[in-house]
Amino acid sequence: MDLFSSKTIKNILPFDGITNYHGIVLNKKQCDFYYQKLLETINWKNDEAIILGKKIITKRKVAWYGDSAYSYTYSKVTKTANIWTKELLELKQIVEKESNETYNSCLLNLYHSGEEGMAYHSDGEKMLKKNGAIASLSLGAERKFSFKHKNTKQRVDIFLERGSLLVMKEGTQANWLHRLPPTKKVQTPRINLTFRTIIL
Ligand SMILES: O=C(O)CCC(=O)C(=O)O
Ligand SMILES: [Fe+2]
Repeated sequence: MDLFSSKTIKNILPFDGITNYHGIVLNKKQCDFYYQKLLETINWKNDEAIILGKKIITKRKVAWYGDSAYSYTYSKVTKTANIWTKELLELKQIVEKESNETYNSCLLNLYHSGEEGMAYHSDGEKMLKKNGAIASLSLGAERKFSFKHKNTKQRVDIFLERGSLLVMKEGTQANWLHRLPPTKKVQTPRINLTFRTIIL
């Protein structure tokens, strides 16, 4: 951000990492437009994973997009990425400008209600650029997002507002886990986009 901007970007982690909350970067009209477009045009699939040797299928839907139809392995299942849509390229451009970073791929998650979430993990797959920024853009329902330090177990909670951007940078994946806790308080869907740099 430039010197004359009134917007404050804050590192929400107390130590061992930088995760900047940029606040709301899309206005209500943009949020409504992109939320609806993504629901309709993204090649949503239920996620498959192998956990403790068992194949499970999540209720949450996912989709990978990027510069090329690369293969990737996530939770021990290999899939092929889709090529950027028009709207994803527009969102990528907004997020790149706001975060002052570049990205070549995006994982989208669709949570149908508060009952769907994501367990504690860090995004440290081999194919991801080491210490590369991961930019998380949220649409739809506001949800709580939690970090937990891998050693001290200290927790940091933040509410990800509709249209907000959270950028996880150096130290975050190495030292902290994050999750989207399930909640009975939210009945409406949420779409999250995490823009990443993978080594192609
Ligand atoms: O839905 C979110 O806010 C986070 C998703 C996430 O952590 C991931 O896709 O790796
Ligand atoms: Fe993650």
